[in-house]
Amino acid sequence: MPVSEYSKDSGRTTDVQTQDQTPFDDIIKGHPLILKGLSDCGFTNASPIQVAALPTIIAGHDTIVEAKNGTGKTLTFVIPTLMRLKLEQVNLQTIILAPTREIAVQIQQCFKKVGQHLPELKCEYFIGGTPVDIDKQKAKCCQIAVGSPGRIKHLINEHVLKCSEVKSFILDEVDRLVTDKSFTKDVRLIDAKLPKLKQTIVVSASIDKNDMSVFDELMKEYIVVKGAEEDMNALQDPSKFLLGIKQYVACVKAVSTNIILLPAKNVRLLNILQNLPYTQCIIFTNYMTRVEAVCNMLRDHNYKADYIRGDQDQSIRLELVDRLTSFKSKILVATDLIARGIDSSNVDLVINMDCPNDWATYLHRIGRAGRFGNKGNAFTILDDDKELKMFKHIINSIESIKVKMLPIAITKPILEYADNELADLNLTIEPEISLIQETGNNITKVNGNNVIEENLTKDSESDSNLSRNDIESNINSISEEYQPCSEVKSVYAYGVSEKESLQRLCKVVKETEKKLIEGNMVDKRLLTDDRSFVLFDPEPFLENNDKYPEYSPDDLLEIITKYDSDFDKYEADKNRMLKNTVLQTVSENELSNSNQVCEKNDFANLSNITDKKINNINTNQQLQSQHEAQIVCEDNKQFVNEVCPETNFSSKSNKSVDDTKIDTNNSQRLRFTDIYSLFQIPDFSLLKPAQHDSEVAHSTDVGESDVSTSIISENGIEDEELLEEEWGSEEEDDEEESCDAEESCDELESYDAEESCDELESYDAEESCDEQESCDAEESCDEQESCDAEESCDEQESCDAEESCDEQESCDAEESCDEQESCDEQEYHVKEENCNEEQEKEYEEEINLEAENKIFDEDITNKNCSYDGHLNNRAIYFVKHNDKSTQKSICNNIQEYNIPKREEENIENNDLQVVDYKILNDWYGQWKQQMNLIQTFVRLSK
Ligand SMILES: Nc1ncnc2c1ncn2[C@@H]1O[C@H](COP(=O)(O)OP(=O)(O)OP(=O)(O)O)[C@@H](O)[C@H]1O
Repeated sequence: MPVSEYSKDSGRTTDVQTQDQTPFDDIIKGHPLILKGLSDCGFTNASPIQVAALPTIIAGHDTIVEAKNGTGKTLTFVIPTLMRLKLEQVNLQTIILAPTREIAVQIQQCFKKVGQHLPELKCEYFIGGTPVDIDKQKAKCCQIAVGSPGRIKHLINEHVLKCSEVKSFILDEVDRLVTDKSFTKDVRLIDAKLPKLKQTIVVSASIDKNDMSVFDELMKEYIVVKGAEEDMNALQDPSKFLLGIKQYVACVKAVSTNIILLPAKNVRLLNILQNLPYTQCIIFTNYMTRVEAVCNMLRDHNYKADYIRGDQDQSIRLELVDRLTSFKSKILVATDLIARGIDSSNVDLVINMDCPNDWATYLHRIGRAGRFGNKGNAFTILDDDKELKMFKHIINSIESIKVKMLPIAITKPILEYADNELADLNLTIEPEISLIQETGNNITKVNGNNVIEENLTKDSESDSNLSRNDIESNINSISEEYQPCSEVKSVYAYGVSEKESLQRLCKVVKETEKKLIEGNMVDKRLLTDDRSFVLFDPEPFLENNDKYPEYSPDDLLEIITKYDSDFDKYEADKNRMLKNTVLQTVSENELSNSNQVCEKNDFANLSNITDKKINNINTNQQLQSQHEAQIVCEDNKQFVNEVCPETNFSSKSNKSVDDTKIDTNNSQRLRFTDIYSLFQIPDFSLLKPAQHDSEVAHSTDVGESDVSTSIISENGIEDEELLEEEWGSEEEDDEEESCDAEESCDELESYDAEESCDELESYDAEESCDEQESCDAEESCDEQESCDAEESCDEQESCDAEESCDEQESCDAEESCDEQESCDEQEYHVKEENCNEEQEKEYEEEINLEAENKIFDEDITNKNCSYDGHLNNRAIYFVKHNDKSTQKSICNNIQEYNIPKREEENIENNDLQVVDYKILNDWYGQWKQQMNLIQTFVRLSK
């Protein structure tokens, strides 16, 4: 049994030292076995918070325990729980909730250690990402259950964990549990199932005054026990920051995209690591996708580094935490997954690669160093503009602290800098931020998300039934972190990677929508039409504006918001697209023609089936160009019918299906069409499917490539209850990553991502199923009707089914056929029969462009790159960056087509991108899951 690293050391800060030493024997009477356990663990003297909290808790009071990170809060509830345990009874007596699985496991380990001399002790953890069956076995004989809210709730609902004898209910990291919406409902639900007569203990290092009302719900009368008395300031309010942690900010020059920012931050990171002695280091980033990139970068520089994030297998996650706590890994790159609770006594350096999303996250992150009075250093690497402002804003909202600025050039070991050699960070908040905070106009600054660059106010006129003033006043009334507003019309994410951007988008949209719905703020059309995302790369336009004067940011925004500003056209395009979703089963000479019309439900299963089918098709044929790319499906009819099982596809076609040839490009097209039909993205209708070969299309390096990504989508929402239930079920399984996307992800990564999709990524199908089942049990009949058990077990299926319904409602099969007949073979898009002159003109332009693009395509197809279409005459192009000469010639081509040419050096920086539609499709699949839920709610609400 490892002895506490801290047991014999007196050189610790007063955060953990009492004036007179207080041995545990003085506090704990009549429990020799527990005392023996404590002593074996090296716990002899109680820390200040233990001295303060233990008597109160042992006396049975409901208690709020608030003390700095790493000061020993865990023992404040572990010891009393063990003391009051009726060991002779095997029933459940205590439930402990924690917001992450890793914390839950750590708490359980603490119980095991301290209670090592209590042979009858049965303490188990119950967390998502592990088989429920095993949990059910464990639950049969369990006195203390520690777990994440989702799994605990599930087991209670299943009557596996029986609550009638529970005497104490403990919430660790309570602020997270009661403020993160993915937990609150579960926490309340669990609380409601527990006996009224019980002791409730809530614990955290970051309790916000605003959360106190929630505690009133959980506890009738309670005692608040706070931090170390030595550290009280005049207001008797203990500082939240550890005395042993020196805080620094290291700035890099602000640029408009993360693509450029990240390398600069990496340099800064290396610089810090080279100039500072440290034992163990945790590097935090807001972005789930970035942890691996940073880790690899460090490994490239011969640092021994691991990375941990929410989408890893749970066993791997636990193993990684174990490697950290057992000092096997020197550097761990992480998301906020381990920002809280994780205790590794040797961590003395924390580096934030981005501005944390809120003060609590910052506090907890840097609290991973300086455990139990240790000394440590915390660095936050920020751009010198937005991130720096955000950081100031964050820490100012806690208290006045001293943060030092690291010089741009570090000329000697950091610790050799005298205090006066380093400037203090000027913590004055510039008015801009508070202004934005007040108006809620800019979601970026509100949530500190630097991926989502900004929202657009200029096209905020909406076609909503609500006036803009109404909306604004509604919005201003929301005083929460995410401030949804009608101005959040367009969010474009770029830099980092497609996946990350998308995750972030998902989070922000999800959060925004939730707020909108919860606050009953908007009519549906705001949600449906006011939000747009565009797939494109804005970097050259934004970054090198002087070089590309023809693309001003305004110009760019106009591109993005075109459909927002012209609602009628948007509607028309949307309808046209929905009705005429094109499945191009092209033959060699008909690449650009829209040959067949398929209803939206035809595409419902495309993603999965097409992929499977394509794999079955001759995968050995690595075809080099679209002309060579014909793979004749042996039984095309069967294939098509398999692809579109819901409709008799062949009967809708004006040509014989037997004549249809399926090629790899077509496969791409199927996916592509699938994507835009799923997301109803008008602008995708202007994007011509990629004409690249399969190798390019399935390039695997895209995951790490930096690319700008946005999407146009539309939705409508209602039915708050069901919505929350569904989302809750997605989130519960990986609650911690909701910070990623993700909370930043946000949204989206720091909801974790971030969150956002982080939860989806780590989303456990089994858990989801269980969750849904329990949802069914809990929810009303209406909801149950809508949540068919079978559907809910397979979310994808559920989505497909829902879509099919939607489609059937909105699309008439006969109409589709008519439209198909009216198609001109030369047309790029299937046009509606009754298109007016203006549309025709536009349409001709498209055809012309198409002709140009075709030549262009042919050019680039042979050069191993892809041109993905045009948007308002602007190119969408993604080019594989494996061959410099190819890139050069592509750039020349790009110039010929009046598309801004990129600088050669930028190409080397992976500036040109590959979009892998398969990967995109997967991400969009996740997006789709959420969107479909929303659509279902809308349908239900009608
Ligand atoms: N009385 C004690 N004597 C020696 N070591 C202790 C004592 N109490 C706690 N510790 C050690 O201090 C470290 C931090 O404790 P703990 O994890 O409970 O802190 P915490 O306040 O819950 O931190 P966080 O807020 O970050 O979760 C642990 O390694 C624990 O073993």
